[in-house]
Amino acid sequence: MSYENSIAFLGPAGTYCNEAALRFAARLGIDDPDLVECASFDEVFDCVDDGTVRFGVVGKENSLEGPVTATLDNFAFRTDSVILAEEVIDVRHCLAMHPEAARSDIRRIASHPQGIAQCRRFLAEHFKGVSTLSVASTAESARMAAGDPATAGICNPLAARLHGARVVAESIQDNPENQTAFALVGRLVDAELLRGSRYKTSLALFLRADKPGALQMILSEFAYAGINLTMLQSRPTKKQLGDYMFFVELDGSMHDIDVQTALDCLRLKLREVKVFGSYPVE
Ligand SMILES: O=C(O)C(=O)C[C@]1(C(=O)O)C=C[C@@H](O)C=C1
Repeated sequence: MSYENSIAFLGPAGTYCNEAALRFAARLGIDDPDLVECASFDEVFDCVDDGTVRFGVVGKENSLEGPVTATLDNFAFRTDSVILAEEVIDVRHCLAMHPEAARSDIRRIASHPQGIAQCRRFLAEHFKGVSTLSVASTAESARMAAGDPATAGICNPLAARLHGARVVAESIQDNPENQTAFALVGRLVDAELLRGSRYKTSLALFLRADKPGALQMILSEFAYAGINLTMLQSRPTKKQLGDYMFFVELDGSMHDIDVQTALDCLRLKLREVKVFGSYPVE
């Protein structure tokens, strides 16, 4: 395996993450990427952090379900790797079954938790009372369906084909426009590798103390600087009950003067401002 061209992704083959990894490889000019399959987004981060691979791909945000919390928590609490780029993938789930099974054979429906959540209406309408099973990825559910007539999977039609399952319903997600944004993760030395005309910046803000107006103060700094926020999410700091921090995504780069001004002001007032990266948006 060549470190230079290595990209870790959530496996097995046929995940949406796999599709995103191939798109990032094309943007990086890597014709023949060394793709490394991981069992979770945590494992993707570990591979980048310990130098097993140069790049990793993780889910960042879904249009129906919002931010991918496992990814945000890694950026806030575990990794010092950064976001190098973002890629948005159209997510069109199918229902996949064992090639010889009938619909009446299905006893459980497996998928990544996001896949199950994105098809709630379809499941309520067609599989009321059938249990769901969370597995590591959508492609993993295709692999299970191919090997077990009692299990159906929710996955990319490509995954069904790759793993030998039969597609019995297409585009079953609750919203036809379902999309997931993936992040290319890497080390700071590669931060300038991909460039674009439009940038986004992702960061975590940790308060010194929980007090009235803390969130308003944060929002005011961005408003004074004329910065548009594209995502705001509060998450537990994991220290004690009721202790929260904020994730923010904004239009612009940390090298823009207005973003720098807002972040400098926030650094004076907050315990920590952790920037996960400024990256081009395609
Ligand atoms: O399981 C996959 O195929 C993934 O790439 C993961 C993931 C996610 O993390 O949200 C990606 C896209 C879909 O939203 C469902 C699952």
